[in-house]
Amino acid sequence: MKISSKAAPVSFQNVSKVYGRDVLAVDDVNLEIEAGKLVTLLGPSGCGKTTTLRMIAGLEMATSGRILIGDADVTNLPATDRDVSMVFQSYALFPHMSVLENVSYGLSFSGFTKAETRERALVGLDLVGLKGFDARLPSELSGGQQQRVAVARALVLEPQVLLFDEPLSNLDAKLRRQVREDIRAIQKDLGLTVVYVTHDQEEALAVSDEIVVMRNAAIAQIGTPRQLYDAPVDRFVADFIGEANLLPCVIEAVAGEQATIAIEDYRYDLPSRGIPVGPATMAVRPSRLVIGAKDGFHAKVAKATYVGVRMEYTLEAVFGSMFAVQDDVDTPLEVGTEVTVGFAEKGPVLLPEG
Ligand SMILES: Nc1ncnc2c1ncn2[C@@H]1O[C@H](COP(=O)(O)OP(=O)(O)OP(=O)(O)O)[C@@H](O)[C@H]1O
Repeated sequence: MKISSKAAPVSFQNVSKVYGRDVLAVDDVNLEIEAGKLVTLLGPSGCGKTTTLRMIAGLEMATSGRILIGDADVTNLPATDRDVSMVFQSYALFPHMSVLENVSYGLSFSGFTKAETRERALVGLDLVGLKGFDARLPSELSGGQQQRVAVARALVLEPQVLLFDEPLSNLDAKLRRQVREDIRAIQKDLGLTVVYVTHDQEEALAVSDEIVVMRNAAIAQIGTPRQLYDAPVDRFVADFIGEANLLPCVIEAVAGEQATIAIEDYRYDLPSRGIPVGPATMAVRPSRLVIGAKDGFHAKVAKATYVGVRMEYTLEAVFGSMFAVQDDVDTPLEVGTEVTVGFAEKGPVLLPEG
């Protein structure tokens, strides 16, 4: 027996959700989630991530718009009639049932015989690395193991879509990395469609095929982790995904899609993104500032911190301060050193005003 996948795509068409009279939790969202992909919904507290996830599950009903799973319009289907499973941050295991009984629970309502249910549940436990734990009670497991049981319980139902609501929040940092890697490995292996809610940008970057960044009930940007990191559309996304320095600059010239910016005597060409000649703002990642470049602008080391794997610097330039990192930990720069700072390839990106 093998757990297989009936992975289906999910489509949101102009979906809105209003709670009560006037809390607009999700505002006219359009979203296509491909079958077999892991897509995270990422954003600050209250931006509408959980509501979006719960509308896929049927735990909340859309106020307007359409939701499709595969070819089926599920907009008005109750949760029990949707082929979707959800893993919650609290695990939600039954404390008085064994691990095997917990994983079997949903199966016993799905028309499987007793023997099939047992076999399937054992395969599920094996998949999440809990072979041999079937007779234990949840209280006899660590937090990470309990969350694996919750994952197994959802997996064995072979849902069209598997939903995760901040599944790692109750785990400590080390376990979080381990469990997120396990979830990603299983998702890839079985080709599952997974929608995953988190407010942790590093977690989102690590596990996702695509990230949907949400702000104020709407989508701020959708893209692969790399697209979001390298080319955020605005300040909000630049700031929310990874660290970014926002630097003032002047666009001297625009030729076609390319702009030339000037900082002091330093000139740098980059995509113009439709932004006209004049004062502008760029976002640049700490690792893409090159300290000691041949060409660049002037800055002074204001702070130098050794954090083991790298050096972290605060640099002061005439237009303000920047945060930079360097892999060279053996010959650190002294505070007060005058340096020339340039941009690495794929360094800064221009941001629209506002
Ligand atoms: N049952 C509810 N009744 C009324 N308002 C609600 C309800 N659930 C959520 N909201 C509101 O809808 C908005 C979106 O909430 P949602 O839980 O979807 O956000 P979130 O991004 O998941 O936030 P968090 O990360 O804090 O869980 C918030 O303003 C929230 O207060």
